[in-house]
Amino acid sequence: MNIVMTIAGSDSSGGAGIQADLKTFQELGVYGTSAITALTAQNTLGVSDILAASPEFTVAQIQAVFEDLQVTAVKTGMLFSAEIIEAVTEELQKHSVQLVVDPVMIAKGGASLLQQEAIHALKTKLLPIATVLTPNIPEAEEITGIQIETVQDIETAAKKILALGVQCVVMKGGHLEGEEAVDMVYFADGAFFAMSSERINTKHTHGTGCTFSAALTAFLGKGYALRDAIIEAKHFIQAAISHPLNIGNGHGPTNHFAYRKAQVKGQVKLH
Ligand SMILES: Nc1ncnc2c1ncn2[C@@H]1O[C@H](COP(=O)(O)OP(=O)(O)OP(=O)(O)O)[C@@H](O)[C@H]1O
Ligand SMILES: Cc1ncc(CO)c(N)n1
Repeated sequence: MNIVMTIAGSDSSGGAGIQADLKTFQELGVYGTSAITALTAQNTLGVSDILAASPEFTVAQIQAVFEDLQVTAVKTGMLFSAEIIEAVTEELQKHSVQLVVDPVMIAKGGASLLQQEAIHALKTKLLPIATVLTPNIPEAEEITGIQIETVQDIETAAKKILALGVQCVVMKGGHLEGEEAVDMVYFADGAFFAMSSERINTKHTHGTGCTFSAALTAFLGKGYALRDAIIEAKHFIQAAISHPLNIGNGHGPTNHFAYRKAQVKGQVKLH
């Protein structure tokens, strides 16, 4: 059995965070484990409260799992504070795992899921040990200090992120305009490709980033090569966004069930 882990915050409404990750793992046939960094009281309209775990308790969860189970791939989502980032990094350094870092910063409703002073720890501690970073455009801007408006800006920012020590960066284009949702993928060895899919006109995009990075982690856990895992994760999120569940009064969740039933072949074009 392939065992993977998510280190992230809980979303009480089930569309993002730990819940989205575990649903995605289940759908992709890997065994999901978790370390919860924070509880959020949240629904499709926004976040109303946050209760963070201590760094020590976050690490205790990771240790309990690793002592007993052979985890091969890990993702991080909401990490909330510099102290949690530092503790998680120190613990993960002890293990040989593929690490997907989704640098979650702000929820769709505007709530801050990462304290401003934690960005430095993210850049200097966690990124150097990451296999792949999956920022959206505002997150890439925050990490690099570059205002991203053009494709050239995306490339400049990606190179700046690779210089921090991460092996690969997926610059997610969900926040850009255009008929296609384009993600650009840069590797430390200079390799590059872009993936595009039809942009779905929907407000139900709660947890898209969590779901994409969880799918990527699941495929890595199943032994896919990094490039193939990224492409298949894009198929997973495209299916999940294309078949909305239409629940909630705000930004509803994506549909984690869709991938196994949907015709995903040909939905993602490579450039
Ligand atoms: N409307 C859409 N149609 C098709 N694909 C989309 C759409 N919105 C986002 N995506 C895709 O979903 C994935 C996640 O991208 P996005 O930029 O939305 O992440 P995010 O902002 O981190 O999400 P989150 O809201 O969870 O923080 C990317 O592969 C992106 O291209
Ligand atoms: C717990 C949590 N993690 C991540 C996100 C980002 O989508 C969210 N809204 N909530």
